[in-house]
Amino acid sequence: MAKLVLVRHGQSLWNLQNRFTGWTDVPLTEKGREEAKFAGEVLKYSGIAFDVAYTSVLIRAIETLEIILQVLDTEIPVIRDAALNERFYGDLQGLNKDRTREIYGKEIVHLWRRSYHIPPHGESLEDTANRTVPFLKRAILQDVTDGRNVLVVAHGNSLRSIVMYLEKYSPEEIMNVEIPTGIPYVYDIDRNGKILSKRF
Ligand SMILES: O=C(O)[C@H](O)COP(=O)(O)O
Repeated sequence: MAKLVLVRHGQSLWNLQNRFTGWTDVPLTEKGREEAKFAGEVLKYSGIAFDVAYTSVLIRAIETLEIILQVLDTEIPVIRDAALNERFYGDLQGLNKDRTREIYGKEIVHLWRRSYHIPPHGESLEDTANRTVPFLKRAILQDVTDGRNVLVVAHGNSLRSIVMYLEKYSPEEIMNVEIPTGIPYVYDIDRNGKILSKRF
């Protein structure tokens, strides 16, 4: 059995400003760095010894992972891959989320943000899953089923697509899943890839 731990990056500048971010490469805020430290402390307390870490190629996730690894005081291989990037939010990137609701209406903006099939002027969650899940299977879960403890630091929607796959959620169920910043999700997974337990 090994552990798969998922962490969403700490608060970014555009999270603070309530703007659609997607692939825009914005840094963490001071609060975001504190959240990353907190995630590191929680993981240190849990005593998990990680063997490898994965993250996206976006600075908010890379920095969050660096802070966690500093707190854990460990040097492990880090694999950065664009497959773990946030969903591409297309024309919405840069727009304020409240302003977008005023312009287009609350219902459609909610569908853009949380539905599985409807693309928000960019990638739908399904499009995002079509790049995250193959990477999850061929790299991350391969490590876990080989017995390695794996830490993944990624993004709200790239992690929603991964959690949807792991938990076998339906498109309806995934609509209600929110991933908070800086809170580790810990899965115990056996050598056949079966989830034995999970805790947040
Ligand atoms: O890209 C973004 O704006 C956020 O990381 C996630 O946004 P959402 O919660 O609006 O999907």
